[in-house]
Amino acid sequence: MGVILLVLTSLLVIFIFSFLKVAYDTISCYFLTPRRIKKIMEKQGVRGPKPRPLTGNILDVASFLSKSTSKDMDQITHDTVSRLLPHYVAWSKQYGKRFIFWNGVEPRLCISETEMIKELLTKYSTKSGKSWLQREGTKHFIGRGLLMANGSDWSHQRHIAAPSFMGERLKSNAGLMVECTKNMLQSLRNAVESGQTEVEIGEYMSRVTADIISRTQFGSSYEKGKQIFHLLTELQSLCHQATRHLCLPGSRFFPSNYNRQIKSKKMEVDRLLLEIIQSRKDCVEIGRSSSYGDDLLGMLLNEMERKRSDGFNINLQLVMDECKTFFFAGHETTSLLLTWTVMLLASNPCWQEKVRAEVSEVCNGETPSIDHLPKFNLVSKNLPILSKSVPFTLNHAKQRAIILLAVKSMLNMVISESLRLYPSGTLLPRMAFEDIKLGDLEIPKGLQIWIPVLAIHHSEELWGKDANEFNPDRFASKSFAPGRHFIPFAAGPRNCIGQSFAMMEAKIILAMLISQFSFNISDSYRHAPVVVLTIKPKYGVQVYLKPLNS
Ligand code: HEM
Repeated sequence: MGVILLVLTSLLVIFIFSFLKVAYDTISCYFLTPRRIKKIMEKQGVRGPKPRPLTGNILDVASFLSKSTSKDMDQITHDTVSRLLPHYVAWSKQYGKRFIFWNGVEPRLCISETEMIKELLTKYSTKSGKSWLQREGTKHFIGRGLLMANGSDWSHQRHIAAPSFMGERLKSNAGLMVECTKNMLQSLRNAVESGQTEVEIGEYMSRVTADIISRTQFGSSYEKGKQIFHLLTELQSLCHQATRHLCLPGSRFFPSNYNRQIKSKKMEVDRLLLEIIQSRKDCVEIGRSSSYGDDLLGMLLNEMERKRSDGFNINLQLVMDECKTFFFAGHETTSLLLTWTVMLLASNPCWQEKVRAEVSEVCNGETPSIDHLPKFNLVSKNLPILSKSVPFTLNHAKQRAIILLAVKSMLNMVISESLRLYPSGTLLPRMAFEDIKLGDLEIPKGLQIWIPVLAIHHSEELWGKDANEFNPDRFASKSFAPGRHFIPFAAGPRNCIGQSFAMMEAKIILAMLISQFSFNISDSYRHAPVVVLTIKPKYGVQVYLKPLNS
């Protein structure tokens, strides 16, 4: 009897202790820390809109956005900041370049001074990262994959994945990229031959980029991965909506309709990924192949079998999370870059012609192939083509000048301008994990910092009066500062790991498309960019297509 009483008393003490700890953590997370941060920032003169209890300024942001995106844009213009970041426009006017607003109980400091941004992304790359709210909001979508990893886990995961996107491994993907693009062009040709003159190009771009990432990194095809992409898109949208409820304490445990749908779709994606992983393992087990391969999936599986001395081990869940991360990050962003670029070229026929002429010059009128690829980095109108086969006879300074000018090929310039006007993400979020000093500001631990990429890319102060116009020439004539005011791939150690992969892919697809088809924007195209995590054309991009050799 005495023993039972002792056990019960101990359990009660443990329960009360745990309850008090959870209560304290909740109060600290939802009230004490945010209030402390608010005071520290107010002392430094940083202010912002008044937050409401628990929801902060979420409802204000939602109301701004629902008004600004309620209609399509009148014409194809690119001044999208007031449409996609209306709250930024209103609050930066009222409170200045730095202001603070509240995503639920999470304070967010918005900064647009480019020196500060550079400092944050480079100097403080290890002292900042992804916040609890971001990680919780995407937990069932991409889990703890590289995009959402922090600290030493991030650096291990980055180290494992990086070789797949560098040097010879990267170049070895070009053949498959050309192959997949040929299939996409054939489907376009079939569509035209069957009498269809207008296509929604986004669908084709989505499919070809999905095919490329599946084949190059997972040894699967789009057909096999189709369901995964479909489910990931649905999960992305559900998680985006569910994040809004996360500001309510304990909301993630409510058996809401959202949570139920998210869980069932996540289980389905995991099941499909397990099939791909298992089939790769089976190949080794039955002796059909001697290793897991050197693509991303192969490297992850090799890593899973290794027992590391530093205690970082990849388990099956992390392999699946990385697969989801790369399926998602490696597909949608590039697909959107291509879709927006086609929209820009279809509504600017003069630039379309210039790029077509350059492609034809570089490829000598042949269909673009892997061999032509390096030349798109190294040519510009009226400049000699620089390749390894052309011996340098100029002095070092002239060589450098020519190379600097030459990297700005028409195709590169158009892609850069497209990334400037329509970067995949409107903002880059970072959370300070320690107290840091950013410029003249003391940033307390726990403050989320918000870089409004879209607004920086459209700033007249940084880009000039024509900041909202499509003018690829700006990348030839003006010195722009990557890492400061041109940050479509972020910057610093935590920049986009797939940047070179994406640029190579975009150049191959655009060069091949433009050499085989001419395209004009369709009368049915409605210009209505919207943000669903990334900037998307709400109704797709419809173009009239004409094969060039018929
Ligand atoms: C036009 C295409 C692309 C754009 C504009 C883009 C943009 C970005 C940006 C802005 C980030 C930083 C996000 C943040 O820290 O919040 C990022 C990170 C990342 N991107 Fe990309 N991306 C593109 C293509 C790709 C491709 C093709 C892949 C993979 C094949 C990829 C994989 C990733 C991954 C895994 C990260 C996380 C890196 C880390 O945290 O260390 N991206 N990307």
